[in-house]
Amino acid sequence: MASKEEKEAVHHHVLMVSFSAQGHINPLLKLGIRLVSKGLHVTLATTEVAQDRMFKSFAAAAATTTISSVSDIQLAFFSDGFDMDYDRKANLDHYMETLGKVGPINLSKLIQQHYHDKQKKLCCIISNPFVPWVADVAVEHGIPCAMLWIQPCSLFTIYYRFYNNLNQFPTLEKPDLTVELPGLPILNPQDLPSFVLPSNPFGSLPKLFIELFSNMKKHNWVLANSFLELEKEAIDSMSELCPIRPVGPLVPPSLLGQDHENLFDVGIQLRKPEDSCLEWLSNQADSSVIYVSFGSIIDLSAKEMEAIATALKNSKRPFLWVVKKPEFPTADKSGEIPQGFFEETKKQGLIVSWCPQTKVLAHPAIACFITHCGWNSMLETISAGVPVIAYPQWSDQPTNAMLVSDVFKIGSRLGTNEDGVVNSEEVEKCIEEIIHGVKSEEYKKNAMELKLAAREAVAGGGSSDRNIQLFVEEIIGS
Ligand SMILES: O=c1ccn([C@@H]2O[C@H](COP(=O)(O)OP(=O)(O)O[C@H]3O[C@H](CO)[C@@H](O)[C@H](O)[C@H]3O)[C@@H](O)[C@H]2O)c(=O)[nH]1
Repeated sequence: MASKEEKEAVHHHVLMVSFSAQGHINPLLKLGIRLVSKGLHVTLATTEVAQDRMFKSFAAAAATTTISSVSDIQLAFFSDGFDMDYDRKANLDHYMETLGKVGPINLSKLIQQHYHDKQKKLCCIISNPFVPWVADVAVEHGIPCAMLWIQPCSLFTIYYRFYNNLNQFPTLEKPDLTVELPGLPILNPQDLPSFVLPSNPFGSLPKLFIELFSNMKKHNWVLANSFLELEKEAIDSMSELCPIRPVGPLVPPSLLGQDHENLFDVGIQLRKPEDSCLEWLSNQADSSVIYVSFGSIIDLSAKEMEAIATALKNSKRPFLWVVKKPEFPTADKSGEIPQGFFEETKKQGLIVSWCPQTKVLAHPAIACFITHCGWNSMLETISAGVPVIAYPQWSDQPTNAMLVSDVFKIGSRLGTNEDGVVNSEEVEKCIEEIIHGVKSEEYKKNAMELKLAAREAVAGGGSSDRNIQLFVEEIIGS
């Protein structure tokens, strides 16, 4: 039965604003559904390119969900200033710069259009870290602003200290400097997010974070997609500097054993999943399949694809490998399956262009997950209790891989050459180790313990549920 506070919250509206990437929209939607369950009205706004991709994947999937809402969450879209066929990934710097100029104007118009009458007053805008200008729009409209940090809290502590010059980090003169921060193990340069390294080639994203961390005071709340029991020391280390409240893991309720609690799954697919892989998994033995996926953004180089392919073939174990169809094909064959591999292994494994990942990870046939360590994938594998082989590429992923092997202890990290590239022998060795090696049982035991801890965090009265309840009470009262 709804509590007094929940009934009073019925007419409170929250607007969530996301960058148009799969790994960004997903956690906001999951938070949205938890806010709806506490009586709030929620709208998610993102850019029109996401709407275009959704239309394509909905049309193909003949989904029953309408495009103007997903379950009880309303959707709204604004222009990022570019045509649909503009290659945003290849022109990231120009794209992010333009979005930073056009986004605030168009979001502001959207707020005026949707929330002009007093009945529909916004009590909070929730942004994510990749749209830092949302806080300015919130201030301009006099609306309290929260941010949902969508990476580990450990990353928040690293960036906060880096962008506020609170600690020493590697420089061109001292590239091998190790970093000691409260709440974290000693970090070698290869454990740090690529954005803080002197070698970082991605201009626009660090610029975005500079803006974000200088704008931090404009956020009345910092929520995080994590849970206290997973990152307690890192979270506690921020309590004096900039408190961060974990409200996750923001993954499908079914993955957390919560489908009986009126918390339905809500998701937007920007690519069409091949659900038939679940049937294929059901024909495989329990804990036998190696699941391989590198998220929605990265394409591995031809050399890396070759190494993974050779190792999978030589392992002689069943595998499920997600190989995305490139949006804009490249001449260097990155992200492509090596020639002949599909034919050679069609009795051993399955290659799909996109899968229902959370259902795959929850399937009893899955033995381990070879992943780039995107934070959504990490939380999904933790919630499913599946051990990990980490092959991080950039951004937060190197730190997430360190968390996997050194803090959570649920798997290992692939060794690479100086250029960060793995070879097939290493992949093969790690597959054998995670399935049969000396540490295999320890990884499985730790993964199961974290799975249970994740369930407890989101259950009624658990650490994340309490933080959401407190947040709801505060925004209603603000
Ligand atoms: O076949 C697939 C593959 C992936 N997914 C889903 O796609 C999302 C992928 O998210 P994530 O694992 O976080 O990877 P990226 O898409 O690469 O995420 C970007 O955003 C994350 C959050 O900021 C960062 O942690 C990553 O480094 C960054 O690359 C997850 O929810 C997966 O379940 C599917 O549904 N089907």
